[in-house]
Amino acid sequence: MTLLRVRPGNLCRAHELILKNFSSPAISIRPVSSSSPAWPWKQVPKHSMDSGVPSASDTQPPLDVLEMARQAQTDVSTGNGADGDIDTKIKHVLSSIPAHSNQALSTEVTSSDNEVQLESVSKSILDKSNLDVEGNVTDLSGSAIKKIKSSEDVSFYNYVHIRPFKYPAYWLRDNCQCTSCIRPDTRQRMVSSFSIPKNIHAKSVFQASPGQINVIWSDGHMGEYSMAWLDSHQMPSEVTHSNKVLTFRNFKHRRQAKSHPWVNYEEVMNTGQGLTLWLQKVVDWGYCLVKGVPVTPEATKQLLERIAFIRETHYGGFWDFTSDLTFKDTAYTTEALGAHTDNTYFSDPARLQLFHLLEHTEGEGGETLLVDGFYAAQRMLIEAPHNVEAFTDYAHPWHSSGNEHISIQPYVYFPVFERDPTTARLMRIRWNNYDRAAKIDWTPYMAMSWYSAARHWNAILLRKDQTQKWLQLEPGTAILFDNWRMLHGRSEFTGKRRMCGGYINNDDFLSRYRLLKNGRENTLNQIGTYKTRLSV
Ligand SMILES: C[N+](C)(C)CCCC[C@H](N)C(=O)O
Ligand SMILES: O=C(O)CCC(=O)C(=O)O
Repeated sequence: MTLLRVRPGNLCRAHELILKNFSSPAISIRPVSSSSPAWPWKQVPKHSMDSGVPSASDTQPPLDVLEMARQAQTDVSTGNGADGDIDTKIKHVLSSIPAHSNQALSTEVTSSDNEVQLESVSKSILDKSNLDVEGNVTDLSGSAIKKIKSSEDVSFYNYVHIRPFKYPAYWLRDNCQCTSCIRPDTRQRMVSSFSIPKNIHAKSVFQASPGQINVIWSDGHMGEYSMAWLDSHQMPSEVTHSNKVLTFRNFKHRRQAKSHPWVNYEEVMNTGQGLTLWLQKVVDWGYCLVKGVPVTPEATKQLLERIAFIRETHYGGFWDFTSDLTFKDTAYTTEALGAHTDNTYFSDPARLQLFHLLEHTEGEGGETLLVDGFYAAQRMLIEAPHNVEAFTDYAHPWHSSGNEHISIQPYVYFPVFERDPTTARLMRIRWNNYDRAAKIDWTPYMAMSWYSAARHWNAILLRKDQTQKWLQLEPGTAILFDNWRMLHGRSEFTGKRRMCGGYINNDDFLSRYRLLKNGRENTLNQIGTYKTRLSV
């Protein structure tokens, strides 16, 4: 019997999945009395329905999506909605679970051997042979899941042992690092990956020189691998997925800091060490001031371009702005702005943002607010972990539609907290209540959970003595901050205020940072490994 389980953290996503595919007009999942669960499968205790605050017991054990689908079918076939097309819906629900997403699928197959690849499980689930003539999903017993008999799987269980590690032969051959397999100039793979014999194996492995291992392959190729590359590419013994609600990388935070991390403009502009120190402080603290910046947009633009090219957006590239509504966004007014991250309406929000106040005359105010989102998220986790779950699991629409010919929206809904599926590590905070659009694909219960979490989050952001840092920017001092971690805002102001700055993309920032920090050789040896992927 194949069980499809959804990790506890994906509970709400499973709901959304079912809802999205079952909430057609023909099928209405109507609110039922709180004595019985709003969801056929979710035993929601009465009190949490009333109080709106999900209780700890709401973090149910892993749910069986297939069982949920079947129960939903039962629910509907008892007259709560249309029947007949429910089977199509079940097939559609299952087809919307990505075949490759291990975190959503873990299979328990009864076939004696375990040489069944995940993709074959989902294929066989959707394979016609598993649907009877009416399209009903038949019992997915082990026999229905075809065992891959081709020689294809041999090399993925045929390892090359290079003490103390082992590597699948086919994978190691496909990733040969010799100069005919990886072009030295472009660093691109030149291996004809799909002409490698399926039963490739190592005929001999030897140390060709200090720090280099060679492999004589059964296809006659002499493979070359540095020990550093082999070391950083050792594979985990299993692909595990954290069941924690949220984890954090190392980061530094000082509550209500009067002093702020800073670097000197000349050192940043003239030395690699100065530039590295600047970026390192942004990684550690979430932001860093630069003192001694010439008070011109030109010098500020050059400072930003020390990192990478500036990200173009509908606001332009390098901006020099004031409160004249040049663009239809409240940033171009004198109004106060609550703590937010920028670009929530982009699928890929800019990672870094720089501000440099060029002048502020005939008026006052316009102080800059900073809130460390990682610290705030940690507070939320300590105080109400179920609120963190609502922020990781309920994805939202966002938009920027002020300018006449613009209505920018991400290609998919994104949650406020985005975490790495393997480690549950918080990777990105997306919070701008001004630009959050109206979400429709949730139940009253889900919405109540999320708004309860949002109220909590807002309260944390407003804690002056715990999370807020206010600083008055001055001409000559620029601030660079991590827009995926730090929220920013400003107090209202009067008078003439001119600010300049720009955005840097995440990938361009991390490319620069890892090369400055680790050097090119180490960086090339660690491409795609956890050492680089999750370092910041
Ligand atoms: C370009 N500049 C930074 C001046 C203003 C951009 C407006 C930012 C927008 N409110 C957002 O949250 O993304
Ligand atoms: O004007 C400021 O100080 C900040 C403006 C702002 O928050 C933004 O542009 O997102």
